[in-house]
Amino acid sequence: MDVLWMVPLLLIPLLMWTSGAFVFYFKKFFYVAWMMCLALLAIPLCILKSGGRDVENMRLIRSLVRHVKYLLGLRFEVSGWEHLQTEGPYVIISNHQSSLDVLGLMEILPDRCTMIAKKELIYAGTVGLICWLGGIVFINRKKTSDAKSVMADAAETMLKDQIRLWVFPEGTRNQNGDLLPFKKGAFHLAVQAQVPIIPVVFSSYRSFYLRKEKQFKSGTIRLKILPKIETKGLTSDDVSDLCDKSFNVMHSAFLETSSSVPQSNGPVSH
Ligand SMILES: CCCCCCCC/C=C\CCCCCCCC(=O)SCCNC(=O)CCNC(=O)[C@H](O)C(C)(C)COP(=O)(O)OP(=O)(O)OC[C@H]1O[C@@H](n2cnc3c(N)ncnc32)[C@H](O)[C@@H]1OP(=O)(O)O
Ligand SMILES: CCCCCCCCCCCCCCCC(=O)OC[C@@H](O)COP(=O)(O)O
Repeated sequence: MDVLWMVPLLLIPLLMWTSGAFVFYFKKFFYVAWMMCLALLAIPLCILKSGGRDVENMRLIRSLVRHVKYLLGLRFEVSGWEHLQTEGPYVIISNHQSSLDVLGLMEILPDRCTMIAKKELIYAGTVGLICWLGGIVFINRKKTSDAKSVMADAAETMLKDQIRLWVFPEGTRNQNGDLLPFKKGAFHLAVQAQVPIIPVVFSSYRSFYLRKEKQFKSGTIRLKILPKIETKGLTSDDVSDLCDKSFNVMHSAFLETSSSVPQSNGPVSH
């Protein structure tokens, strides 16, 4: 019997496993597939509970997503909880590194809080439907005028229905080890609704997750909730300053939290 041909066949997965690429693809695939299954479970529950699109569905979604971090070997260290103890509507802004941000978001998501997202997300199968049921506001990033009017409507809805909104002011995912310049939408939104902004910073994922290098190890993410920034009395003329001010506090918090993230898997190779 010639079984020698099996040696390379076994060697390939073994090499992939040890190189980390196998783990990377496995964890990514598992994450997407598991979220799709959870969403499938959540759809009927949301419909039974609230009959359709409703921000209250986020409570259920939040509780269903909480365990996913353990499955991927991720830990969150949250600081600044007291800054979320603000009554009424506000705008949360945070940096955006990867779809894994959803896990951190669900870790601290306050009640009656939903998100602003690109409209393409609605086509993400069961996850898209759960985003719609959770009251996510979809914008077309390619048509600024449309996005602006959707966000102006959102400012009114926030006040009328006492809703909080989470916006990623970088406007796209970014893993370059720094923050991208902020788009203005989140700040117009907060000024139009005259509600405070609460900045939240996720520490860099680079110590455990590298997309290009195909590396996805266990790791710890620091989530820092920063003091609120008031917008009472501000007008659209103040938006640029508000944007710069928010960027500066988040930028220094990002550099600070990212420089000291504890490693769980030995030394990191750069
Ligand atoms: C149990 C189930 C389990 C299943 C799993 C469940 C998981 C699901 C649950 C939950 C997941 C949720 C995850 C969501 C994640 C999604 C993330 C994303 O999709 S990130 C991409 C989209 N987000 C953004 O893009 C927002 C930020 N962008 C903006 O706010 C932009 O400003 C935007 C789009 C409105 C316009 O973008 P511009 O590229 O044109 O750039 P600009 O410079 O900001 O604006 C141009 C001019 O318009 C003015 N402007 C902007 N907004 C305005 C406004 N609202 N009113 C008036 N003027 C405005 C500005 O001041 C600027 O003018 P001057 O240069 O200053 O003169
Ligand atoms: C049939 C279609 C299959 C699609 C499977 C999607 C399942 C994903 C599960 C994870 C759910 C998390 C959703 C997070 C959304 C997200 O983080 O989107 C990225 C965009 O903000 C930025 O995109 P871009 O600016 O285009 O890089």
